[in-house]
Amino acid sequence: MLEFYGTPVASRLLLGTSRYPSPVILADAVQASGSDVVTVSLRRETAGGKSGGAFFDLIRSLGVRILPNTAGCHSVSEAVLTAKMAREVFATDWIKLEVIGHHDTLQPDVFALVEAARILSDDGFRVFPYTTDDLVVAERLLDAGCQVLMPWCAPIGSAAGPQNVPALRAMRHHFPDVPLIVDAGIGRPSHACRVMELGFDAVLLNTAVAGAGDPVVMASAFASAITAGRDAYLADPLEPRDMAVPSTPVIGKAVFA
Ligand SMILES: CC(=O)[C@@H](O)[C@H](O)COP(=O)(O)O
Repeated sequence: MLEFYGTPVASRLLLGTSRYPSPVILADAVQASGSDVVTVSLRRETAGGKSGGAFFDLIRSLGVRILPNTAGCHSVSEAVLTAKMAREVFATDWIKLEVIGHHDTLQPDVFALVEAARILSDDGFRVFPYTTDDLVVAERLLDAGCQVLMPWCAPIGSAAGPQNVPALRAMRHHFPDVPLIVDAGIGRPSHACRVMELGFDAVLLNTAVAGAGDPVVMASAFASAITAGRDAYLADPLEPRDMAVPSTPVIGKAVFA
């Protein structure tokens, strides 16, 4: 079974909780997704305009594990402070660490990310860093104490799907024993299936479900796609070939009168 920092998780879909049309739809989507981990921002307004205490109570009532995040933080000090507040509010040492470095693309500031990851790991946090698909940054994050990595596949909220499959493949290849969660940029269930077929351990997504016309049905569609992708990976899929290969071998020759 998949484990994050020694904690087993049943579902390979981690769901964000922002921007749902209403709290009820959020709760129904979480249930339909089968997720047992949801991520929550301490700093953003969320479902149906609810924020702060009322929203956090709703999240606690879902009966799933909470992975607080530092979305909206742009510096080491802001991210570290937000993580410490999240630890108090949600009584967990898990933190999805986001340190945004670029205003337009929301690309992580990987230098600040590594620094914040080290500070938080040293302080006992279990850090889930939102990062790029860069192998050197990944190494630095592991050195800083991270035991899980969360590479993007496209910018947050873009719904663009995997933009650099060779880089994602390389990441899986070079870190075979590290739980790898694709986080951000997934738009369709087929995108999630694709990264799971590459061998990623899980997917975290928000916008594609919250922004769908029917978030509850979409949550369920993502759950199915992620299971299909995982099963396909375990079934050792064929690599694409340049040449045709008959799928029905012909033995001898048919003789027609
Ligand atoms: C909710 C959250 O943590 C996002 O910052 C996350 O990265 C998901 O990205 P998408 O909204 O693109 O799925």
